[in-house]
Amino acid sequence: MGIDQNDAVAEALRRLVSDSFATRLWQRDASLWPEPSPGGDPASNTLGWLDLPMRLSMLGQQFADLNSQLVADGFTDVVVLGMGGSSMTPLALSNLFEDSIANGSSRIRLHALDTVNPTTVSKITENLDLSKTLVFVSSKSGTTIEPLTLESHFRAAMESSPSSSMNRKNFVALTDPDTPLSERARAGEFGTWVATPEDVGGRFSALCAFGMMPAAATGINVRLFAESAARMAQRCSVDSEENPGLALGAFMASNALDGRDKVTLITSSEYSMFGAWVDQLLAESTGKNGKGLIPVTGEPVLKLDDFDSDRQFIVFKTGEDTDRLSHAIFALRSSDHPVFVIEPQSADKHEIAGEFFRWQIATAAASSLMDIYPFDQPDVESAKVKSRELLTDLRTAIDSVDLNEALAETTIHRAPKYVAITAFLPESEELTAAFADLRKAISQKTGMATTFGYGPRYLHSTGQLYKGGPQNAIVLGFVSGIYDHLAVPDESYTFGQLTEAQAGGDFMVMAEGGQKVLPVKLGVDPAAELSTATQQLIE
Ligand SMILES: O=P(O)(O)OC[C@H]1O[C@H](O)[C@H](O)[C@@H](O)[C@@H]1O
Repeated sequence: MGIDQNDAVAEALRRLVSDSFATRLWQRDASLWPEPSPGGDPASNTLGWLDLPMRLSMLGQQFADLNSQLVADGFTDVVVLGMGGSSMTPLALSNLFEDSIANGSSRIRLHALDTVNPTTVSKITENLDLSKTLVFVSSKSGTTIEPLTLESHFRAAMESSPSSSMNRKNFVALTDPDTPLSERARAGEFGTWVATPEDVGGRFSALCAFGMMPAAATGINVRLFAESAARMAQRCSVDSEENPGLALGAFMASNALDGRDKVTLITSSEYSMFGAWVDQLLAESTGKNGKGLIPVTGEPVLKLDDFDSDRQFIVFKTGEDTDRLSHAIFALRSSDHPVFVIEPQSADKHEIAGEFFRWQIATAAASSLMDIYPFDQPDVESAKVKSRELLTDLRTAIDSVDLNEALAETTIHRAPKYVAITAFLPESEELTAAFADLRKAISQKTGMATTFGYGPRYLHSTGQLYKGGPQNAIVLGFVSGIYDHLAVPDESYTFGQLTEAQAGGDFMVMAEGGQKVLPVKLGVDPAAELSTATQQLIE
């Protein structure tokens, strides 16, 4: 591990150690943070995640035969319907273990569906043999609109599929013991229900059933996760400057307090969705009351000149392109940017479990140093309320601006402002690449950092930060002018209308809160439109 021992970082780390942060954290000492926002869960109800590494080997045993049973029962695919904390870990793992899943060693593919975009929903449904698909309905609260509407969709699709009669055993519920979803599970609507721990919040739930059961279903070795997580928990439990969670937390907080609040994570490509996982953890935990760490992940490769002095860098040095990462570390350090290097103990991908835990400890520690309560998300609800209102009046259209105008307006700004790109569009490699080019062009022209997230995924992640954190973002909010007409069963609206209402609701709330929001409507070929505009920006 390497850390730029500038004075402030060293001092912050010493403070955590001398204040016995680690001991007090394990003793569940709520005085480490300020009080939650009104209605937020108190710390005493939210620290159950500290026990998860030690419980993981038991969970591994519980799920040890799951994959072979599913294979024997003829299943070929697992789909997780969930948002934020309930889907981020399966999403990161499906990306990271893609090769072993694709080469057939597990014989079950893993898909995390965290969108209501009608094009994506239709596409994934068409590509699956539903009779051979196990559907996880994953929701801690059991009330989140996306997994519930998607569940209705999959139940209806199974009923109408000629090859399959609807089967309860195809549906698994992951939810807390006392939720509307668990009630339906008790009433027999699901083949399996696993009760999730009530004292573990969504973004801290990677190592419980939300993350681990879909992983086990797809053949990923949870026993190896348990070993990695237990090792990291051990190292993170001591009041010492060697504690890897405290070191990372001190680095992030002291740099942010020094004006470097853009936490830029550089990883090799197979860890790109781990970046999205970090987005949720940092943004929802710290982005509130006008403060926050701003995670910049999945950023295209930039030149040193394109980084302003609002940046701090964390390089996750493992995976396929460690040479590129070593080069980046050297170059960034040579130009006096603060760099923290994380090097997992081995290159084995199962080390990711320990990394989940390191980042959770680091987030708890950084929040304490920044005087932020990390276990609530007070501003997520406001956008949900507004989108429900919009769903009752479907005539309200989003006022959009022309793409070139929006970019012209964006590029007059400079750091420490940043550009938050949100896209309520069907996720694809081509589109993600087009947005990456746009991000690069913006940073090259202005020196501003950019963030990027598909909607509604970001609503359950960076959305909290955009609404509750520093009000210095320029939000480019992309929507489609043409959403497919895919009905939500038993509702008066379609998935397209739901998507539009979620976008419109969030844009309104962000603008009311003080962010500069520029909604842009794209047509049939969004990637091509973006490429043309990016080209014009460069010229
Ligand atoms: O698991 P659920 O209750 O469905 O919640 C899913 C997500 O919803 C909200 O947006 C919260 O801000 C997230 O922290 C949470 O992970």
